[in-house]
Parts: sequence; structure tokens; C-alpha cells
Amino acid sequence: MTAQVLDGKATAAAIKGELTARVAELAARGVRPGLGTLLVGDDPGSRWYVNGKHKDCAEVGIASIREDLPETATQQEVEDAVQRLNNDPACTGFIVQLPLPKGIDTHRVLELIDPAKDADGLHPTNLGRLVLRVNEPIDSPLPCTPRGIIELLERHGVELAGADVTVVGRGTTVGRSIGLLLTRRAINATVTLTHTGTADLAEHTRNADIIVAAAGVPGIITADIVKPGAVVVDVGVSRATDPETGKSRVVGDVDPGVLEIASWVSPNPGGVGPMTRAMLLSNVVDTAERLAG
Ligand SMILES: Nc1nc(=O)c2c([nH]1)NC[C@@H]1CN(c3ccc(C(=O)N[C@@H](CCC(=O)O)C(=O)O)cc3)C=[N+]21
Repeated sequence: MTAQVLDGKATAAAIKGELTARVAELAARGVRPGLGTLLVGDDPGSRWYVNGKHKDCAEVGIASIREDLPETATQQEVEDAVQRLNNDPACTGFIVQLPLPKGIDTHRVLELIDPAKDADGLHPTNLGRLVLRVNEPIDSPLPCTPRGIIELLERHGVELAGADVTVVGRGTTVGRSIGLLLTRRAINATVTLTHTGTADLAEHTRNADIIVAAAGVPGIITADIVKPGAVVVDVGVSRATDPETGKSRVVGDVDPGVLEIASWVSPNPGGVGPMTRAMLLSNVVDTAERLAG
């Protein structure tokens, strides 16, 4: 038996189609969503991600605004760029590409973002709303990768209500925030958050109906620690050099052996990555719709 594929690429394409229609409706009402990006420094990976976001925008009709600063930018210069995006009416949502260069206080930069324009959904105000509004709808941006994972599962018919979910990794963008979404009353999953201080990782993963692997440790999820028939979502983005081609490629947290025991596995690449990008676009369109009233 081999697991079925949680196809993030195809699902993201479907979502982009839906967004294109919503952007056209907004255009008819004279509103154009615009995504801003702030990139500091010249890390090729970060540049590649940011370029991809602007390509996605062009596909669905969202305007693009770019702020690119050199590696040597000061705290003040980075904060000034955030304020320009906050004040630019063409920019309905924006992201500060992470990580920022050493020496820049990331928390201070992120807290300066206008919460209503926080396309990543990682501003303390928006994360705070996620903590507080357990039972009611949330009319502010949600974190992109957690939202993308849930959308990916729901659109493949994976039952979340009553499911035991084990999350591996406590990073802010995924591990720490996904449980806040999954335990909302409207979703009703039960969540265990494991991390490097967890005494017995296997005990928690073997109990899980769904594993969300966001540790950034290549192959940490092996077949022997997965319950037969479980659903496994691979969020890891480590890089390694392919011994055959000599090229750098993405390696996930999920060992290929898991395909023989799980019911569904998200490929990596082609799983959570494209969904994250689609949810960023969704956040920008949601924000523009709220602005339009
Ligand atoms: N403010 C901020 N927001 C982010 O959302 C953010 C960030 N900073 N910094 C870096 C991480 C990483 N991230 C990815 C997004 C898409 C893919 C993606 O689409 N990957 C493709 C291709 C992977 C490949 O082959 O290189 C895939 O999975 O199929 C991957 C990783 C967003 N991040």
C-alpha cells in the first residue's frame, strides 16, 4: 500500500482560480488588492521566495509593491520601509521577509506592521485574536502556513473534528500557531505540541491520527513512529545537495518510508509550500474585501 498524495500544487492552483474571480469582483467595485514585500539583504533563497510571491500576484491580478534594502540597512531604515508600506494606500497587505539580517531587532520590526495589513498573520495583535476568539469568527489575517495546512487537509476530505493531531516543532510560524487554529470550536481537533525537550517523541507521534512535521530536521518522521493509516503533513524545509545532480534541493521532515504506512502524505516540494503562498494571496484579498466593505 502506498499513501495518497495531499496535492498542494493542484490545491493552490484551484485556490488561485477562486481568488482571481474575487479580484475581478473587487475590480468592478474600483478596488485593487496590492501585496507589498520588504526584503532586506541579498540571500538568494529569500530573493527567490519574494520573486515567487510577486509572480503569484501577477497571476491572480493583485498589484505588487516592493521594498528592497541592502544587507547593511540600519534598524531605522528597515522601520522606515515598514512605515512606507503601512501608509501606502496601494498596499492592502504586506510581509517582511524573514529572517532579517543579524543586528536587526525582528520583534520590533514586526510589531510596527499595521495589524490590518499583516499579510503573514504573525503580528502580536492578530496572534492574540487567535488566542482569544476561540468560538467566534475571526475577521483579521491568520498565519499562512497553518491556514494552508488546514485548507489542504479539508479539501482532501481529511476529518479534523475529534482527530488527535501531533505537531512536531515549536517554531512561531507553524508549530506554535497551528494548534490555535486546530483547537478552535469550528475545527475541534485535539493537539499535542512536541519539541526538542519532548521526552518521548515516538509515543506522541504513534498516537496521532494526523502528524504535522515542522521540526526542520530531515527525515525525523520515520515509518516506525507513524500509526498505520495516519495522515502526515511535511512542513520541513531543509536544503541538501543532491548527490546525483549536485544541485541544492528541499528535504522535508518525513522519511520516504512513511509512504508505505500512512494513508495520506503531503509531498515536499509540492505540498505545504504552494499552499502557504496561496494563503498569503488569500489574506491580501480578504483584507481588500474588508476595506471595500
Ligand atoms: N515573512 C515571511 N513569510 C513567510 O511565509 C516565509 C518567510 N518570511 N521566510 C521563509 C519562509 C519559507 N516559506 C516558503 C514559502 C513557499 C515555499 C514553496 O512554495 N516551495 C515550493 C518549492 C520548493 C523548492 O523546490 O525550492 C514547494 O514546496 O513546492 C517554500 C517556503 C515562506 N516563508
